[in-house]
Amino acid sequence: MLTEIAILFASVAILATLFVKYKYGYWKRRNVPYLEPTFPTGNNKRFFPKGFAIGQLSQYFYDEFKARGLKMGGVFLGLDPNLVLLDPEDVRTVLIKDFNSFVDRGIYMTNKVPITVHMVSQRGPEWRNARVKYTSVFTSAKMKIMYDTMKGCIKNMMPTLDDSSDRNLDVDVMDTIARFTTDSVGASIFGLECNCFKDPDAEFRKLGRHIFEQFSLADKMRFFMTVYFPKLAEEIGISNVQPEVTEKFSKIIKETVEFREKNNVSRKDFLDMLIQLKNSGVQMTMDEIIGQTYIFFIAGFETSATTTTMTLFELAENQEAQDRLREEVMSTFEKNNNDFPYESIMEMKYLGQAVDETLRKWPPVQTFPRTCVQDYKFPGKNLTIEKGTKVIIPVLGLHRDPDYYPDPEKWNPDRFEDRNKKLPAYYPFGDGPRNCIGSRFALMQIKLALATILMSYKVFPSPVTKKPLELDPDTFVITVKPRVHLKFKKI
Ligand code: HEM
Repeated sequence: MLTEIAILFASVAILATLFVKYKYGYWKRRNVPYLEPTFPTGNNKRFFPKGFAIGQLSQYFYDEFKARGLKMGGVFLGLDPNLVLLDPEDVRTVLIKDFNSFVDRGIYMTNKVPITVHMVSQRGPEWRNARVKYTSVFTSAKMKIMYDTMKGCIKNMMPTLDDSSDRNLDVDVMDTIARFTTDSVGASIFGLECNCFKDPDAEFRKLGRHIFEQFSLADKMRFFMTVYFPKLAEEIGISNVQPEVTEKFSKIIKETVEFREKNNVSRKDFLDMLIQLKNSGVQMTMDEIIGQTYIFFIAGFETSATTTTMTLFELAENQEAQDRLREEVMSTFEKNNNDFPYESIMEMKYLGQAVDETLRKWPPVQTFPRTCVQDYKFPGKNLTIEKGTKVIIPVLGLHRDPDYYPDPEKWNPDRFEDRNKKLPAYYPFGDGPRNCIGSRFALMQIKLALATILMSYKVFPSPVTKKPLELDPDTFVITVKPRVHLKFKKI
């Protein structure tokens, strides 16, 4: 009996080894240069990272293949083959020209847990339907409606900065700006007063921090399952959103929608537009509203807060650029009768250049994927990848490649002087039909924050910030560790 059990175990072990060997032979069989994987994580050496650390990982892939003079290379995440693209021409082919073969991202979702189903994770026809439906709430006209709400929120930030200036304190910039963007997203999207300045532990701020910073061991295990065994996780209905976050967020949205419908309340916000769409006969369930508003919340505050923080950091390091930008901001303010109407914020040229350059050097989304939805042959190459294979766009690697951006570590807004010139490798908001739907909202929020701050304060480096800045490997949205601190001096 013991011999039989031993034989059974040995056979299973041999079969499993052969299976893994076969899986890890994917790129070799296609003659694609690749990085040697190890079971079970493939080329990802980190087992239980907070945010999968995919940004830094993709930078490592980029550097490895670039050093070998390659334009693409194969890697494995878990057992799955991923193709890393280094050539902007190939990136264009995947994102735009042959988009129909790469409609999906391949990001985890399961219909068993509605909060995981949203525009970022949806696939094929479901994604197309959602994109068409929600495009109408992201137009410039709709942004203008939300702009006034946003302006109200930025005022709440000023007493905190005044106080830091008066007491010569070092400001934790990311925390301060994230409180503004949480207020702004909370008010513009859900019509909720989050009050993050009056109460630093306001419910929405706590929720925001929880999403990006707090993971129990059970959360990490679930996350691991959804990344490395997504099919099994989908089948069982495992969520990659922390249960407390799911519960709190769903409750807030459900109660707000029900209250508005019952009391016929109409507000100038995003949720109102969704309710109007629903009432005009567009099919929309409560689960759908929860999933989509959840992604707008998490995509909306952290990315904008990082971009604003890193622009302020660079301006503190580059006082000449700061003075130049302040001149533009002040003259725009005066020209508009001491106000910043929506158009004036969006049209300031040097402000646009400064934000574009920050998005190059510090792209909040350091990498994003596409999944091939049908077998695909790369034009002009002897390479066919199968349905289900993932393609990685290594944004950070491309944005910091000296071949495209000489002296890439230097923050230089003059790179974007010619506003009509399309840069060869620039993807802060992705590209093609599946690019970022919220880019207008984000730019409005970031530029309003910067213009308002620069009107009232000079920003200086603080000795608390350790230089050179180091990227935090444990976050999904680009973050530096330790966090950026600056000094704000009232003008
Ligand atoms: C600086 C701020 C932001 C950055 C850098 C950013 C970046 C990105 C990137 C790189 C993608 C993937 C694009 C692709 O795959 O081609 C994306 C997708 C997306 N973003 Fe943003 N984003 C920002 C702000 C926002 C905001 C404010 C919202 C909503 C309020 C938002 C909602 C979304 C959604 C829903 C998608 C998925 C679109 C689709 O699949 O159709 N983002 N974003």
